[in-house]
Amino acid sequence: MGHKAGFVSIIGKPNAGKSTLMNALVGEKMSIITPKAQTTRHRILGMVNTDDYQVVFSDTPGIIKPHYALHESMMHQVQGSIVDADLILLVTDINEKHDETDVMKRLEGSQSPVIVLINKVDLSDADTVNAKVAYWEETLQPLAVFAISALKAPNTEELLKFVVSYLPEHAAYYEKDALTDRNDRFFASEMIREQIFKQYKKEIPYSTEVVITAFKEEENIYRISAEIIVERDSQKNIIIGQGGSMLKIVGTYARRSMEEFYQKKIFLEMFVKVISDWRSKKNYLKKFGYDD
Ligand SMILES: Nc1nc2c(ncn2[C@@H]2O[C@H](COP(=O)(O)OP(=O)(O)OP(=O)(O)O)[C@@H](O)[C@H]2O)c(=O)[nH]1
Repeated sequence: MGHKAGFVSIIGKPNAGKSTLMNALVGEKMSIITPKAQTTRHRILGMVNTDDYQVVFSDTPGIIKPHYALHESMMHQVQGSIVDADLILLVTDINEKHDETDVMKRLEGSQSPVIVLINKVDLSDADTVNAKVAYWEETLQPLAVFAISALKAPNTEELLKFVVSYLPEHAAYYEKDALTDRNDRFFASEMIREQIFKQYKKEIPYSTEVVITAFKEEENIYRISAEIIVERDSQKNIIIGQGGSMLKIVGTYARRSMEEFYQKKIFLEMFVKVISDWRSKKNYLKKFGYDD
């Protein structure tokens, strides 16, 4: 048997557990995870390499109806990832109450085989799981339906084996020691964004973008400067907090994540900038990397 390689797209509604699964599969924290929906904005690749195969997983933004140009770009990334996929992992929350028509619509016209992963079974019971398995087998006629807990017991070995068995024989697409297609700057901005999602309520996380303006690698320390972009002055005040208290919290936690991720000391400075309605402006979206 020759070397196998292929692209596997992880898709599903916001908050279903796509990023949690991707990180479990890759064994590294590639994607930020927060309890809020729509955390993932970019398609992120994460690779699993052995001598015999290379699986290129693609974590995608949760499928929603677009309200902003930003959402449109996010949904283009999902669509691109579905088209490119050798295999699709559809992640669905066992306790999903809303319907999944938006997800099903995205799959229309796709030729790629689908595996359904019913996630968060740790929050459910056997009867519900069995009923959901039956529902998905009938609705999509997928290759398989797995009931998993990406958080508690991802059982990645069994899933990985199954995934690899459906991949074509192909040479590796990326270097065999690569873990992701993203660079250090990208992860730095994601670690700040993760804290913004965790520390602020309501619209703030969704109105915020993070841009790394400097990333200097010195022998013992990385010096990172970032701009936190918001849409209005009132949001700028909330981000900063009384006497800078909130920004300090964000900076402290983000710095700790970075120190663990890069295994370096980190100096982090952040500035808050207002760009009104950036989420609806194509030129800014392009500048922030949402042009695919
Ligand atoms: N109990 C439980 N919680 C889970 C499980 N998997 C994920 N979660 C939680 O669900 C929330 C969302 O997880 P994510 O992995 O960020 O979900 P996502 O699908 O990537 O979300 P978006 O970025 O919004 O598309 C987080 O709080 C996770 O800890 C699971 O198996 N069990």
